[in-house]
Amino acid sequence: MSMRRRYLVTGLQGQVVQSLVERAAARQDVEILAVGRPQIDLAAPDGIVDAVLALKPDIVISAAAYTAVDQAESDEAAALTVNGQGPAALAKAAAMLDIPVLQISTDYVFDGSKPAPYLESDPVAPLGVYGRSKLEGERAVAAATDNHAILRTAWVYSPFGKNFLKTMLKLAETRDELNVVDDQRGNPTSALDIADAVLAVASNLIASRDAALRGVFHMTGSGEASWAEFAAEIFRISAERGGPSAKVNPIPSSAYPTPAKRPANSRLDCGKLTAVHGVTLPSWQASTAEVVARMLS
Ligand SMILES: NC(=O)C1=CN([C@@H]2O[C@H](COP(=O)(O)OP(=O)(O)OC[C@H]3O[C@@H](n4cnc5c(N)ncnc54)[C@H](OP(=O)(O)O)[C@@H]3O)[C@@H](O)[C@H]2O)C=CC1
Ligand SMILES: Cc1cn([C@H]2C[C@H](O)[C@@H](COP(=O)(O)OP(=O)(O)O[C@H]3O[C@@H](C)C(=O)[C@@H](O)[C@H]3O)O2)c(=O)[nH]c1=O
Ligand SMILES: [Mg+2]
Repeated sequence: MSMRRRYLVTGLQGQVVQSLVERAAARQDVEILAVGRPQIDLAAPDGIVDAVLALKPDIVISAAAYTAVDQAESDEAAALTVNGQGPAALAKAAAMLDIPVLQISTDYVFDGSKPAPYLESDPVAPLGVYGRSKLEGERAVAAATDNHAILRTAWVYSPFGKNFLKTMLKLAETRDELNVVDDQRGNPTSALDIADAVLAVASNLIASRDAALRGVFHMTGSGEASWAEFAAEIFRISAERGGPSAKVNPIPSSAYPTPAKRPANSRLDCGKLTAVHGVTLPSWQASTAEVVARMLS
């Protein structure tokens, strides 16, 4: 008889949780329990421990978050509760159940001043409220249990939820040209690739108590781009398939004012994830082509 593992993932409609549901549907060995509001409300952390204990999962994947980067600047208390205290409660419950917890985190914990891709050992210094709140989440999870992996990803896009790729395609329906910042560089990452990587890391954590499998790991798509380059590639693929496209005018961040400051360099070095977990995500161009094709079909 095969054992079906139960993976609790927080959130319902989010990009990563939806991608996990889709990827795990093809497998017999994993059942995704997507749990969101009202069962688990990260803004009301008091009820979280009991909710997790009642579900008795084999692992907790903390994917839900307050992800509105600009809105967080004027909503700090909510962002800190959802991204800090929420994961703290999830990790506390995981510790009580003696199961691993996998925390999804972000490139925005860095200030972007490093002239090379960031390593897990590099100092963190978030520029805004969102990054600071996600860093609180990392620290709270690590403080609650050693049995954790913190997976920092970045620039997530997918057929689900709200993201830059979908915004670009939507804007191109009514616009011939778009101004897009060209002085922020990062690693565009498909949530579907994140789901595959998360499933691999989760099974490694369930299979082994080895401390080397635990800690912080960077986990992004392979290759790098500026937002303007990412947009141009989205439109190149879309146009090739008869979908919407626009001319991309590269602009400096100073010409696109936003409440939150973003890191100029968001690139993450993912060598540790490859070395320790045997996981490498596909190139962002290959995955962008897949997601654009799916959006147009
Ligand atoms: N998006 C990105 O570019 C990046 C994301 N990350 C991190 O990756 C993770 C997944 O992000 P992504 O899938 O894009 O997120 P989305 O923005 O697509 O979705 C957010 C999810 O969080 C849930 N959520 C928000 N507030 C609460 C709350 N109070 N209680 C319970 N659930 C709540 C939403 O619930 P509902 O389903 O009910 O709407 C939704 O499922 C997050 O931890 C994020 O910080 C890291 C780097 C980049
Ligand atoms: C829509 C638009 C955006 N931009 C810029 C603004 C910003 O610098 C960049 C991306 O816009 P977004 O609003 O998608 O960026 P943002 O919400 O900051 O994306 C971030 O989300 C959080 C959750 C993360 O963890 C990060 O890794 C990152 O993905 O593009 C333009 O230059 N032109 C445009 O027309
Ligand atoms: Mg956004």
